[in-house]
Amino acid sequence: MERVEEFSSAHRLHSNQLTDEQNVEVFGKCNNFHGHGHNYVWKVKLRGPIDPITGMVYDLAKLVNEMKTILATVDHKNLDKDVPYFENHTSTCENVAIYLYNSLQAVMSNPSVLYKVSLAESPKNIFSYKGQQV
Ligand SMILES: Nc1nc2c(c(=O)[nH]1)N=C([C@H](O)[C@H](O)COP(=O)(O)OP(=O)(O)OP(=O)(O)O)CN2
Ligand SMILES: [Zn+2]
Repeated sequence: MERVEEFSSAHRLHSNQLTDEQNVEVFGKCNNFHGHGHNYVWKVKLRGPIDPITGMVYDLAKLVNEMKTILATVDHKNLDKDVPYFENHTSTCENVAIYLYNSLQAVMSNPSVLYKVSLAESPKNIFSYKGQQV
């Protein structure tokens, strides 16, 4: 099963492990000092057995509430300034997808069915994450 939510955030691609010159060289326009924004599309895919009593893999209403608690940390925020995780992680879509996956996994009542998170920062740029492959 899947659920899709959207959020808008500002960010700047900048690594504190690079010099200012190196940041411009690596990130180009995305390193502009005052940053830029995206309307992100966040897709969560769950996979698991159907409960014989409820007929559900997972209670969708519960998932929506759990996703909304994570959305509250990023929607209409500056990822680099408002979300502590990005103090030492560059706010690439890869890292935002990992942040969303790990944050959702931590609040789900049954995280074992969390299969994959996909994040689109534009219609052309989509990144997916399935959690740490152990
Ligand atoms: N590996 C990654 N590369 C880049 C990322 C990223 O998250 N991971 N992100 C960016 C910037 O966020 C940039 O803002 C991406 O937006 P943009 O280039 O405008 O998006 P499009 O590719 O859709 O724009 P077009 O110019 O229409 O192709 C850059 N790199
Ligand atoms: Zn960007």
